[in-house]
Amino acid sequence: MLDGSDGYVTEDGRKIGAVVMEMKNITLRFGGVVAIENISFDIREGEIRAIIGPNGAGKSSMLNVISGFYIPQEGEVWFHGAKRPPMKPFEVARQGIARTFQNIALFEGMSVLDNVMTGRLTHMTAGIPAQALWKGRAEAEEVANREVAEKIIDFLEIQHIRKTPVARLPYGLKKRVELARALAAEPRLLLLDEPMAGMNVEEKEDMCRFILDVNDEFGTTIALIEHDMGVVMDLSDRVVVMDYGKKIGDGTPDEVRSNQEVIDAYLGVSHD
Ligand SMILES: Nc1ncnc2c1ncn2[C@@H]1O[C@H](COP(=O)(O)OP(=O)(O)OP(=O)(O)O)[C@@H](O)[C@H]1O
Repeated sequence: MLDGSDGYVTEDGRKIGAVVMEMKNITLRFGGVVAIENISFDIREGEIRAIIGPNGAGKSSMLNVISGFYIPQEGEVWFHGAKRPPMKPFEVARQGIARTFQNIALFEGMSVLDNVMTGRLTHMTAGIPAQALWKGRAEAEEVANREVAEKIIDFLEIQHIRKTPVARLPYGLKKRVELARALAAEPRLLLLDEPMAGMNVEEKEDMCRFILDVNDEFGTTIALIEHDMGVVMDLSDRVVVMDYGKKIGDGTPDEVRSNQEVIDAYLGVSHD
């Protein structure tokens, strides 16, 4: 239940903190197509926040605005109490926002460990000149980055494939490696674009467990797009519902489940 600006307590007793991200009156157009029309919502510290809606509703566009891939024509993005100026994706990443993609975007020829290490790039301060001049510092940084990567690999139970080239992995494991790479950045906000898409029931159950564990163990705030309503209702604390670029619902899973506009636009039809 919402209890003012400091946060709220979930039904299962988890404490959700203050607002960390605020999207204010966001409008995004592609030529004549209005992908997002005047949408506002917030994300609170420690929350699992879902964005749902039919195909083409504007969900991925919204995630792309949060991660800096798209700059909206109108509206403001606030992160940790500061209005964000237009930024490049790598600058957004440096602020502590990491993401996974709808279609897996890994380096297929590289090992799992090396892919996870690329998630540490935003934390690497020693550039090539510094590495040449201060070899010790670069080595110490490399060791520290490796430790974080190995910790994440253990956490997501992919130690047995750490040396395996990604191309050789089944789909469900590739999705888990993508999650590992995003987590290696130690994000304050983790964005997941359809983390269960294309998975079988067992893979979905595993992914759900890992998402909950990440939220619980690391306290990571998570925003996710997902079409599987069972998953959304089980995982999320609050849900934003989009349709044709507009926000048609926002609230707890129970609240959106009983919202007639949401039922008519989305929940009343099958989404598999
Ligand atoms: N780069 C782009 N250029 C032009 N139009 C785009 C672009 N990206 C998205 N759109 C359009 O914006 C609208 C919203 O698309 P978006 O991909 O955000 O929806 P979505 O809810 O994520 O859909 P899905 O569930 O199918 O992934 C659609 O009409 C889409 O065609």
